[in-house]
Amino acid sequence: MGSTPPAFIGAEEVEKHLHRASLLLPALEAALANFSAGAAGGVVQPVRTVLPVPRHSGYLGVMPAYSAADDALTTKLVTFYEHLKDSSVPSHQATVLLFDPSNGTLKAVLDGSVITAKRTAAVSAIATKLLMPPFAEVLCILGAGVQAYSHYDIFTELFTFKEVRITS
Ligand SMILES: NC(=O)C1=CN([C@@H]2O[C@H](COP(=O)(O)OP(=O)(O)OC[C@H]3O[C@@H](n4cnc5c(N)ncnc54)[C@H](OP(=O)(O)O)[C@@H]3O)[C@@H](O)[C@H]2O)C=CC1
Ligand SMILES: O=C(O)C1=NCCCC1
Repeated sequence: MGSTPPAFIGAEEVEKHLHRASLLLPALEAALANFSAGAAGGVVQPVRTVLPVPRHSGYLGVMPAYSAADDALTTKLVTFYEHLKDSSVPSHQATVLLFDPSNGTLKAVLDGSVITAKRTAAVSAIATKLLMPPFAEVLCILGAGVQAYSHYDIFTELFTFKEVRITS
């Protein structure tokens, strides 16, 4: 009796499920509220462990979390490296592992790079929704990499700007 191997959910499939960046907003708003509620919110999320790899100018981050509301046990593993000009390797790469919380069995391995790009931008958008002055009409983005694209996507989906300025 072999155990079922974990599902592998690649970048394309993750992208397909999150075809509009704003689809993440309800889940993230709920997660942020649960986290902010402290023990009552049922989120256990220790500070990210970051392991430096100085020989190669990189880092490995380990980001475990459990949400009682979702009964979800997961960890993200993310590497971030000094970006070499013209390198085809992204500076940030991530994988998400999803476990069965009742017995610890690994259920799924998900591409985490699309999730990282979209989640980070969506959280910025949530903060912006709450803090942006009503007269703001220019979106400024520092950098023109992965996060610049994902921030551009969700900000232009949710808000109206007269102009977008990008500097890199
Ligand atoms: N809080 C979070 O959850 C997350 C945070 N991040 C952070 O967001 C930032 C961007 O990440 P990401 O988009 O994936 O990285 P990328 O490597 O894809 O892009 C970085 C961009 O910034 C540009 N850049 C570098 N230095 C400067 C500078 N001094 N002034 C203006 N632009 C500059 C680079 O230009 P060039 O290529 O020419 O050097 C490149 O266009 C990083 O700091 C990353 O660590 C990322 C993921 C998650
Ligand atoms: O949360 C993440 O993912 C990252 N945060 C900052 C640095 C790189 C990745």
